[in-house]
Amino acid sequence: MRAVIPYKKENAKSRLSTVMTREQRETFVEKMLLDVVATLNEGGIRNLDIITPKACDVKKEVKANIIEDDTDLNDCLNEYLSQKEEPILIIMADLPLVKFSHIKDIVASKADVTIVPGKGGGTNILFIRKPENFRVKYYGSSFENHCMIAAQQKLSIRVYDSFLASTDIDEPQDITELLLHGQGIAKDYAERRFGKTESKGRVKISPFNEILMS
Ligand SMILES: Nc1nc2c(ncn2[C@@H]2O[C@H](COP(=O)(O)OP(=O)(O)OP(=O)(O)O)[C@@H](O)[C@H]2O)c(=O)[nH]1
Ligand SMILES: C[C@H](OP(=O)(O)O)C(=O)O
Repeated sequence: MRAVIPYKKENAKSRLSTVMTREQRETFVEKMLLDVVATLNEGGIRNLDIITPKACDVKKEVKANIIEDDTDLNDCLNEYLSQKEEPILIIMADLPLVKFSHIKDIVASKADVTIVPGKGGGTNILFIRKPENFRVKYYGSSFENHCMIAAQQKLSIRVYDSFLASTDIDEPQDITELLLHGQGIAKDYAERRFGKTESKGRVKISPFNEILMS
């Protein structure tokens, strides 16, 4: 099997722009990528590709094969899948809460397609046993899209149920989950910029002043 991480650094995480500058978002997405790569490496996944529009945006120390492709997320992944004959794990770069135990469970799945839903209808991880004929359709209701694509091809589906693996970091409230449950360098980065506060029975982030000024 191989794992692939689609990654775009330029102006990443625009939904965090109310709490982070562009430069901070680009640094943050890089930290999250490094956490995901470390998790995969920890579990001995050595066959790792990163598909990115700009190869120079991936740090040299990242142990992965870098594929430069400036087509959009769906086009670059569909081109990638069409060339593969071994099981492929597609894992997003914004999943710093994923642990190797999740990856181990997912790749041990007997189903043809294992889907880890993301919040709000997204797809955080897809494990596809026979990728040649599978096509992805991210954005919008991609969880439903991927279930439908698998069903149309009469492939068996497993939906992997995990709070941490389903928590992608898209919006300010997601940073709260990172502060509460994270362990890696993305959490350290967030901790230098945000505190936690309680309001109306919920924990929220409270940006330190420097973020608002920089
Ligand atoms: N190769 C590639 N990866 C992408 C592209 N767009 C997003 N990604 C990656 O796909 C994953 C999910 O993307 P999003 O959650 O939409 O992240 P984002 O585009 O940085 O965030 P927003 O600007 O808030 O939509 C992340 O790993 C991104 O780095 C793209 O055009 N090409
Ligand atoms: C790429 C997209 O990510 P989201 O916008 O849901 O984080 C998806 O999962 O379809």
